[in-house]
Amino acid sequence: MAASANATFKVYVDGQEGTTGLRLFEYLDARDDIELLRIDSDKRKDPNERARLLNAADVAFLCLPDAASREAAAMLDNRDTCLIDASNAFRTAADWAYGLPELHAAQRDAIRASKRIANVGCHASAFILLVRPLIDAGLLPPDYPLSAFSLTGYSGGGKKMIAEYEGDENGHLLAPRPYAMAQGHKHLDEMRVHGGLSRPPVFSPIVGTYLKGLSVSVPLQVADLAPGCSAERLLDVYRERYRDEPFVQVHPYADMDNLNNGFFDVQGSNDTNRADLFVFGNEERLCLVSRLDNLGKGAAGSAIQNMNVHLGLDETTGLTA
Ligand SMILES: NC(=O)C1=CN([C@@H]2O[C@H](COP(=O)(O)OP(=O)(O)OC[C@H]3O[C@@H](n4cnc5c(N)ncnc54)[C@H](OP(=O)(O)O)[C@@H]3O)[C@@H](O)[C@H]2O)C=CC1
Ligand SMILES: CC(=O)N[C@@H](CCC(=O)OP(=O)(O)O)C(=O)O
Repeated sequence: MAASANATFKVYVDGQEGTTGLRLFEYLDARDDIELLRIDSDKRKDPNERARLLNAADVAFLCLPDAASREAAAMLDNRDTCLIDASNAFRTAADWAYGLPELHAAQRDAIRASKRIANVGCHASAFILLVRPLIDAGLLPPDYPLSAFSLTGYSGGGKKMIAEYEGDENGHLLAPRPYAMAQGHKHLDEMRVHGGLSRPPVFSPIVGTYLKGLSVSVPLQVADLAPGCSAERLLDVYRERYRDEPFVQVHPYADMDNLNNGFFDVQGSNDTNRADLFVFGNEERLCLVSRLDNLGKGAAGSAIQNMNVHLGLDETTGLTA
């Protein structure tokens, strides 16, 4: 769909009172090319009212748990409505476009052409931005035994986890908490499929005592990489791959400006739609790091970017790089 001048688009957010839905509303409310279709708060789970608004929209965002997203997708009869789903339900489904415009050269065309766009998972998108270019460049084999850990703010867990952390009067949650240790995290499939891997990484997410901000770290042994690989070689691949990307910033080797006395600032991309990529390490061992705002590029920001791409608008409209 190409936008004509002064066009306005009808947009509905199913799940408007959740964490991602509220953030999306802030983005949308500030725009004059969007007409927001609102559901009465007491009807927000009424299937008839949701179906009416879903079918009245040019673009409908689903900011719901997986099961409710599947339910919403099944309510749609209007072939012109574009669904952008923030949940995990359709991210590896063949008939949905994966909502990461930076995935590869053809991804924007896929997002433009499809009426079903699966928005990224926050951990997964940070991981894929680091790994996929190296696989495509032949520097990492698809069966490389990758591992990754991710540090995330508690807003990643939605309303329930926010309430848990913000109501923690006894300080029981002050320490960072590793989770999904049984290797069943819901983003593993998405990481494997869109990362271009033949097997998923060993993945260790950790939730911290702060609202938002996420960084994924991927350790690599230089001796196990293709001959001639170094931090600079990997950075060259990233610079080439993301050269024209408005929302990916590749930092110089061991970027000291982002280290405070040696400590990395996991909140340094907050309130932007930017992913920041870094390579740290030495001649023997490297650590690739990708940082984003889990509610920005990891959720609501990328959902807006996908809408802009789908509608043929300037991709950066309403977003901060
Ligand atoms: N938080 C994050 O950083 C990210 C979240 N996501 C994904 O986005 C989706 C939304 O997450 P998040 O905003 O964090 O979750 P929240 O729990 O904060 O919000 C979910 C919202 O969905 C509503 N809801 C639940 N069931 C239904 C239903 N049957 N019909 C209508 N509304 C319903 C809830 O209603 P009620 O108000 O009554 O609770 C709530 O407002 C999830 O799939 C999540 O995995 C993706 C990337 C990052
Ligand atoms: C802290 C926390 O629990 N975070 C969520 C990530 C939320 C997200 O990006 O992913 P989905 O869209 O797939 O929910 C988790 O790890 O499950």
